[in-house]
Amino acid sequence: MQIADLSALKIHYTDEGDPNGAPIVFANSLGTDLRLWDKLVPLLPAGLRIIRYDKRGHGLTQATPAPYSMGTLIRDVETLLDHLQVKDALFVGLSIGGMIGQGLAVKRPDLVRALVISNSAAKMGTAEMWNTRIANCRENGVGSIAGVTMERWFGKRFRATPELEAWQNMLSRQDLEGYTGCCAAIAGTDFYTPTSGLRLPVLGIAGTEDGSSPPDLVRETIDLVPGSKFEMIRGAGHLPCVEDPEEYARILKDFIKETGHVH
Ligand SMILES: O=C(O)CCC(=O)CC(=O)O
Repeated sequence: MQIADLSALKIHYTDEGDPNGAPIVFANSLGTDLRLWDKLVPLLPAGLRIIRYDKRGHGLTQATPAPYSMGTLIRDVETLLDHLQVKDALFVGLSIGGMIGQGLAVKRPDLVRALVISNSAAKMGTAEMWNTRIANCRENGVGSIAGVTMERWFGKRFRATPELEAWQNMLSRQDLEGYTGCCAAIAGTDFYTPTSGLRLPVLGIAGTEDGSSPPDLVRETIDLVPGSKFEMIRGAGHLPCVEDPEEYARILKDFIKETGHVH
């Protein structure tokens, strides 16, 4: 286990693979921790430096009181990558992780040389929707929304598997401050204008059964960046790296090859 004791936050991360390899950084979604990528990582090509981290208030990273701003979440990963002396990474962000990736690519182009916006968009939901979710969680606990969330996170096929319970447990045990803090950050984010200005290789990934960020929403953001690529994973929901890691890895490997992301 690795903890970076940065001045503003203690961040839990993993740094695996080839220490001299081309860096790939994974940022997970709301209510999940870096185990989100467990099935995918062994399928990645050799020779990469693979960095995963738990964002603020998630997994083993310190939780500070809610609300958080997107700027704070971007600064957290910026500080971590500077601490690890990472530059020119392929940044793979899923959902809120994809928002963090968009913001980081705009703020620090030296850190991000290519971006995967997975199951994410420049803007997700409305402030009203997020405020209702925050209020529900504050009143009844994050566990109270775990059942209904699984229907947005996973396609029908996966919901019939015994693994579903583990992901429901992960969400139910999620820290209230971390969860509602990140909900507030999403509520306050509209990256349409900054993302339109991005000029780097971008790949969008969507799941046909994603109830949180449906394919059309993801596509709309991907189309903002000239030359970007879009892939859809059939039968998968919001977390396709869990539901279909082989297909997710194939798509990533193709993008790695196309962008020449090797040292
Ligand atoms: O997953 C995220 O990072 C935010 C999108 C969302 O609302 C996920 C969910 O449906 O719970």
